[in-house]
Amino acid sequence: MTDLDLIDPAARQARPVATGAHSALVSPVDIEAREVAKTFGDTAIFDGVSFRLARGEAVALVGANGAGKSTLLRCLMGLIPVSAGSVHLLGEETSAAQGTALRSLRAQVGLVSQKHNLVPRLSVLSNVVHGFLGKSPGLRHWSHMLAPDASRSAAMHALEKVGLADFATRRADRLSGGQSQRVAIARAIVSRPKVLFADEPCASLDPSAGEDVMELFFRLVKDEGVTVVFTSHNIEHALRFGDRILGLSNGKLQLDATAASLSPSDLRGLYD
Ligand SMILES: Nc1ncnc2c1ncn2[C@@H]1O[C@H](COP(=O)(O)OP(=O)(O)OP(=O)(O)O)[C@@H](O)[C@H]1O
Repeated sequence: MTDLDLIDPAARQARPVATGAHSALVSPVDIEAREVAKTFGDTAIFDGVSFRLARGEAVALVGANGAGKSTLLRCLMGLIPVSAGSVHLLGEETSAAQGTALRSLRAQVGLVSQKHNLVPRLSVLSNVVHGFLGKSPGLRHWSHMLAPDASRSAAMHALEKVGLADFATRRADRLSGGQSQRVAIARAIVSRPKVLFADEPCASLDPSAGEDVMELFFRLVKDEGVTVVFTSHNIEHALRFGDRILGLSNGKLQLDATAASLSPSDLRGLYD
């Protein structure tokens, strides 16, 4: 594989490449981290982190509290700069992307966070329409009443997919935690992103609601062939929903293996 494969989207589509843990996999690379390091001030969080993620892979990022999972996720998304190395996301080097290229990149990426971050006083439908703000910032995608018909109907369709079409006109602050997280998923998928990041998507939910949210999230993304990177403290979820596991510990990527090749005790070692 050449650098061009990573940088030129047309080349990525046309040329098969293999990833680290999936050497037999023939698929474009959606995310590549090369020798990534991150420091905050004088504190090194991790360094030498390298991996490639293929289109359609679901990757669980695991590690103890403070290992740097959320920080790595933010580096991969280009929300914070890396301190050394580089990240290519959908063929663009995130630190180099600016202006239109950066907007286009953001439009192809979705995020589901621990906290759903819905706008409480707005309707569920408006909150889902906000999923278009990355693609088309401005007032038109702030309220469903101002939104173009196509965006509004896509938002309704996304709500149907998460089983909340009947809640479209309800204020977001009248929902349960599980319902709110399902709306956040609808918001993340409405613009049909190629890559989805999820930072402990069920951390704030009780075990039953958390299970429902994970099942729903992965059913939707698997149907669409979306590449997913999610963080989790739940070893069972990581192994069940991840095709591949990346483990951070002591500032290094200590584990990069297929979920099928790992047992829960392999992951528990990361928490010692
Ligand atoms: N903006 C920041 N400025 C300074 N330090 C930060 C910043 N963001 C994170 N850190 C530090 O980086 C380290 C890694 O934090 P991070 O949130 O990435 O870990 P994590 O593995 O996601 O943890 P958890 O499982 O508890 O969510 C922590 O020590 C944290 O205090």
